[in-house]
Amino acid sequence: MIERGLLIVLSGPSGVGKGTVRKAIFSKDDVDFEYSISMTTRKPREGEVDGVDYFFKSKEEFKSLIEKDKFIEWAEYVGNYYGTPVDYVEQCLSQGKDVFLEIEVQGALQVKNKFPEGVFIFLAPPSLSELKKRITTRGTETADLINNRMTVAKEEIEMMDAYDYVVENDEVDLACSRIQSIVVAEHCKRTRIREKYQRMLEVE
Ligand SMILES: Nc1nc2c(ncn2[C@@H]2O[C@H](COP(=O)(O)OP(=O)(O)O)[C@@H](O)[C@H]2O)c(=O)[nH]1
Ligand SMILES: Nc1ncnc2c1ncn2[C@@H]1O[C@H](COP(=O)(O)OP(=O)(O)O)[C@@H](O)[C@H]1O
Repeated sequence: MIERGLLIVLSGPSGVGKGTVRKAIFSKDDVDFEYSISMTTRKPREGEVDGVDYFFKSKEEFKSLIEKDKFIEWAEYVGNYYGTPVDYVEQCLSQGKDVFLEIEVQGALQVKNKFPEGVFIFLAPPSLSELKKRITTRGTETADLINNRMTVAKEEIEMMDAYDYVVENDEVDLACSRIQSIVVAEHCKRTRIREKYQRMLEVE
C-alpha cells in the first residue's frame, strides 16, 4: 500500500513573504512537492496566467463550487474569495505525493480541522516594523489599508501557537531551507524511512 503524501501548509500574516518564499521553493530543482493551485474570484494581475498562478473564477462559479463541497477550505480575503480544490489535493496525497498549500490564516485553521496530520508552518516576520515595511514597499495598499493590515497581522501572529512550526522569514533563502528541512524531518518521523530499513532487514 502506498503511504499517503504529506500535506504541507504555509501560512502567516499578509506581507510576511508567503508568496515570495513559495515561489523561491518551487524554483529549486531539489523540491519534490506538488503545488496546489488555488481558485480565486480576484481579477488576474498583469502577467498572471489562469491555471498557473490561480484558477480565476467568477463569484457565481465559486459559490456553486462551495455548494458542491469542492473545497478543503475557502476564505474571503480583502473582498475576494480564495479556496483550495479538494480533488487535486486528495488525488496527490493518495498517490503518495506531498502537497504544498500557501494560504492565509483563516483557511489554514480550517485545513487543520480537516487534516490534523498535516504539517502546519507559520511564516513569521523578523519584527513588526519589518512587516510594515514589506507591506508598504510592496505598494499595493493605501495608508489606511496598511494600518488595517497591521491590526489583522497582529491578531494573526497571536495564532502562531496553533502551528507545528514557526519559520522566520528574515532572508528568503534561509526561510526556504528551513521549510525544506522541516519536510525532510517530518518524513523521517513518519514511517516511510522505517519501512525501507525493515524491508532491508527482512531480506538479510
Ligand atoms: N484561504 C486561502 N487563502 C489563499 C488561497 N490562495 C491564496 N491565498 C492567500 O490569499 C492571500 C491573497 O493572495 P493574493 O491575492 O495572491 O495577493 P498577495 O497578498 O500578493 O499574495 C494571500 O495571503 C494568499 O496566501 C487559498 O486557496 N485559500
Ligand atoms: N525575506 C525577505 N526580505 C525582504 N523582503 C521580503 C522578504 N520576503 C518577502 N519580501 C518582500 O515583502 C513583500 C511582501 O511579500 P509577499 O510574498 O507578497 O507576501 P505575502 O504573500 O505573505 O502577502 C514583497 O515586496 C516581497 O518582495
